[in-house]
Amino acid sequence: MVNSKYMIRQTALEILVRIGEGGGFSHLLIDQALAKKELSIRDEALLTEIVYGTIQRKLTLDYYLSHYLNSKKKIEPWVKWLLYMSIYQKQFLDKVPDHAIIHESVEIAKVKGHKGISSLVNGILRSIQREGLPNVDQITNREERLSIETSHPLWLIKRWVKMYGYEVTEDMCQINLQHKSMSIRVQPLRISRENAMTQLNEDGYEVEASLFSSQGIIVRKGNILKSNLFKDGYVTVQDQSSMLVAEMLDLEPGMTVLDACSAPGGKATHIAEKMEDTGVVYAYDLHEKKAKLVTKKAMELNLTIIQANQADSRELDTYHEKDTFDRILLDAPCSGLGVLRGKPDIKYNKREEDIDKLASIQIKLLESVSSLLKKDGKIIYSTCTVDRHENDYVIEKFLSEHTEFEVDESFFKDLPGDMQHSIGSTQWGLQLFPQTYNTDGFFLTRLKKK
Ligand SMILES: C[S@@+](CC[C@H](N)C(=O)[O-])C[C@H]1O[C@@H](n2cnc3c(N)ncnc32)[C@H](O)[C@@H]1O
Repeated sequence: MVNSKYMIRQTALEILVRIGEGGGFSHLLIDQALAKKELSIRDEALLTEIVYGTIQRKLTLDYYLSHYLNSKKKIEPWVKWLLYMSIYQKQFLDKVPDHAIIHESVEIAKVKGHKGISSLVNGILRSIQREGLPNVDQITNREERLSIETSHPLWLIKRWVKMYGYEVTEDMCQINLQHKSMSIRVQPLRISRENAMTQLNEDGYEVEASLFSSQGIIVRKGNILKSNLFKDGYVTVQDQSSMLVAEMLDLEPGMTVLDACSAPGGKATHIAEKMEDTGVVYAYDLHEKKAKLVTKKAMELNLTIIQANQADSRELDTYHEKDTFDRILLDAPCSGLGVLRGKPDIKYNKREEDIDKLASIQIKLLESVSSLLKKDGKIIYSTCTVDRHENDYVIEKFLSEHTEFEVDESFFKDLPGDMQHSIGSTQWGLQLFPQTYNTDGFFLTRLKKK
């Protein structure tokens, strides 16, 4: 009989190879694998840990492996992934004994390959067990060392150091390797935050109120996806930083609101909740399939005022008159460099030149949707990235060419806690770094039409 740990490692390897071939994102592939297999909570956790951890630390693992692998020797990609994930378990997971890692990796190599490959895997893992792994401290250049130690590409480290300095960059890289608690938002028309927290406490969850939103709860312990509150649409999963958007949009019931880039609907549904489900939220997304997700989410949360449709929001003036909306949200498509903890693949797939292309799309979107805003109306521009070229500089450029808009000066005062004084606060808006409040990296600002 195949033992469950062997099966977990075999599945982890299959997922890693697919990711390596560009065949999918880690979070989606893990979700698919978990949905297909009946695994215990511990096995689910081990599978997730091995896949995420190996992807998250890929550059570090490659550095370690390169000391034991003759660079001229050609090995198949799956063998490399098997070695990466074995070294990851040895170095970063306390509870897995070395002999179990070696034994199972060699078994997988035997079944998937041939005797030569299993001998190579055995030889390398036993040498590492005997001699240990090389120390990254011997890399003298500090940016190169940070790149290897925290597994972020060197171009990204250099870019961040230039924008924010070495210390902020180092903190960001380190936190990107750490666990982040999940956060949820209550649907306040169905349950209060207080009642939801009481119920979750009674069911054994450890929870805490969020500073970011009166609807937000941080889940310190327990799998919320298995709770009845989640299954029945009383709460939804959302990062705390994203919750700030609807909180800061200054909404009232009865308003006419545009969410120009809305899928899968996290913020559109929050907006509808803040409006007590009266008024109208026009929610668009470039992709038909994704626009349908917004409708689905609204139904799950029992919200009725969201009209979700496919559209290119650079051309919304063909659907809506000028001066139509009281509030607009532009949660723009971006490089996603603020969400590397949940989506580690992004750091290896993004290219520096992608950022300029994205910035020009962001400006076009902002120019197009802003023309639909009423006088005295407000617009929030947000992204889940930490790059100035997609954030501050987009706002700076837009305002320099559209003098009828300005940064709403009360935006900063309306921010919760001491956020207006946090390190990412600039004259253009608020850059939340993942390390500041242990959230995703996120940018938002509020503009007013004079
Ligand atoms: C950051 S995501 C939005 C997340 C969403 N606001 C939420 O909270 O769930 C950006 C979305 O913009 C969409 N998008 C990209 N280009 C667009 C365009 N030109 N017009 C409309 N939507 C676009 C993408 O398909 C993606 O779903």
